[in-house]
Amino acid sequence: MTGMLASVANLAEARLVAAAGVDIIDLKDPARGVLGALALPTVADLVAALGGRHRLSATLGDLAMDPARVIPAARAMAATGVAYVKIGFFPGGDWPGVIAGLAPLAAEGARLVAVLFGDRAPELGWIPPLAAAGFVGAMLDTADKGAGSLPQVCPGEFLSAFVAAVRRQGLLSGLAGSLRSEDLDPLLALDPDYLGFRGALCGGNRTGAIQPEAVRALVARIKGEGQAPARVAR
Ligand SMILES: O=C[C@H](O)COP(=O)(O)O
Repeated sequence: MTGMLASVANLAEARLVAAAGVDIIDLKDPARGVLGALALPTVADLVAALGGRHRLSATLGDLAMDPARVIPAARAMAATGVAYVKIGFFPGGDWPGVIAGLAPLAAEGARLVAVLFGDRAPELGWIPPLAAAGFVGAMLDTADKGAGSLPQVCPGEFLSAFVAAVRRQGLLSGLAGSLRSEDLDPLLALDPDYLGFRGALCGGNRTGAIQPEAVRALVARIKGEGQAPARVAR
C-alpha cells in the first residue's frame, strides 16, 4: 500500500495534513527552493508539537554537492529529532564525498533519504552506494517545477526501474514532482512506498496556501477506504 507525503511550511499546514491522514509530514519552505529548508528552530518546534504522534521529514535546502556544506547541515537537521532528513542530490559536485561523509551520521541512527531528480538524468547506479552508506530511502522529485510532472519529464520505464532498484536495496521508495491527480493511477501501479505532494495541495501553486479540500481528495485517492496501512514505518 502506497503512503502519502505532504510538504508543509508551518504548524497550521502540518496540523491540517495530519488531520487528513497523511503518512509523512514533510517540513519544507517551498518559497526557498525545490528542497527549501525551514530554519532549524522552526523544525525543532514542529517536531516538539507533532513528532510524538506523526512521522516528520525535513529538507536541507538546495545545497551544492559539497561535503563541507551538506554533512554539517544534515547533522544539524537530524539533531532536531525529525524522523527523516531529505538530502537533495543535485547535478555536479562531489556525490561520492557527500555519500561517504554521511555514512557515519546514518550509523549513528539518522534516517537519511536521498532525493534524486527525474528531470536531471538520474542514474540507478547510485542506489547501491546510498544503501551501503546507510540511507533508509531514495526518492525521485523534479528540479524544474515549471517543466511538468514527474511522469511528464521521466519515462515510465525509468520510474518503474527506480522503484524496483530502491526496493531491491531494502530502502523506502518515493515519487514526487508536481504530481497531479491524473498522474496517480500509473504511479500507484508502480507501488512505491509513498507519493509526495506540494503543488497539488495548493491548487497548483506550490508557494501558495494548502487547500484542505485538495488534501482530502488526494488522501482519498491514495489511501482509499479499507486499505492496509502504508509501508512507511522503516
Ligand atoms: O517532496 C515532495 C515535494 O514537496 C513535492 O512538491 P511538488 O508537488 O510541488 O513538486
